Amino acid sequence: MLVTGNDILVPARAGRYGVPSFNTNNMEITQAIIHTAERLRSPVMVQMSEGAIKYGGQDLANIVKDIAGRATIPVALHLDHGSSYESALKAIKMGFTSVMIDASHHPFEENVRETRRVVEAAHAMGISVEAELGRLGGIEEHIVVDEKDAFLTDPEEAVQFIEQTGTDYLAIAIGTSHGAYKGKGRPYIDHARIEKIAQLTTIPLVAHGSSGVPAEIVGRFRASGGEIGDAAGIADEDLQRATGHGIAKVNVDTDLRLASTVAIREVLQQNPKEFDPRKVFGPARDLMGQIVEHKLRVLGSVGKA
Ligand SMILES: O=C(COP(=O)(O)O)NO
Ligand code: NA
Ligand SMILES: [Zn+2]
Repeated sequence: MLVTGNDILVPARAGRYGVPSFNTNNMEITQAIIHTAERLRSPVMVQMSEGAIKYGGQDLANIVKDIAGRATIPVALHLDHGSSYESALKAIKMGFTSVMIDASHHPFEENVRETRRVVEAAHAMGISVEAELGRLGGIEEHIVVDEKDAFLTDPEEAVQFIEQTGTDYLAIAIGTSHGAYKGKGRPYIDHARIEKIAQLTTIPLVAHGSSGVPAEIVGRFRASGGEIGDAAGIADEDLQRATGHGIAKVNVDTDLRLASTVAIREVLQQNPKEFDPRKVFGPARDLMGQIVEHKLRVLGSVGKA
């Protein structure tokens, strides 16, 4: 059933498990996410970026809402990285049940103002809100302290921000970053910072940039003709530790992008005569389902629905 982000994330924080929020751009990705979560009796969030809305529009949103609505597990449709008040309201009009307003690149006061505007409007319509404080960016362990503090989330500021905005959940900068190249080798996750923020707050916390970029998938990507540098993602143990301390929503996009592309490359390379799209997109759906299953197990949401 289609529910709000709070319906999924408040129990997750209380239960000290994480729920993945996967980006979608088409039917097969959406099916891999929701059907796998249903099979494992796990809540799940499906998110669309503004780019996905540009690419698939109401057609794609309706596919997500229809599959979610018929599923026997709780599913939220979330706007990922909403860049403005208008964008957030447009998503709500499209039927999204959770929206992010990402004003983290603005100074604190402006981030508060932007976020509060969205919170007031979204709450009036029963929709949950995600905001962000601190700026995502990989950190290397050699970074000197003040530089690190420059963009990782300050625990005291997080308390103020939550009080002044009323946001339902908060994305915090803790060392993760978007994409396949999260920093040289395994990203350094500032667990002390997560634990401090978790002690001072009660709302669900969000980790962006949480693809694991599994070496096996990267190897298959190269072997099937793909070109990729020394990609690396967040370690499963880091995710598991973080979900024990307030992290309830875990954003994953790159892992599904890599898996779908690997499957498609392998099919086309191994079957040059193939031109039935079902024989190309079907295996992509299957491999993405394996990635979804792994993440659900790592985050501990299996059986929670
Ligand atoms: O944070 C993400 C996705 O991060 P990844 O690139 O690590 O999948 N989306 O908002
Ligand atoms: Na988001
Ligand atoms: Zn993100």
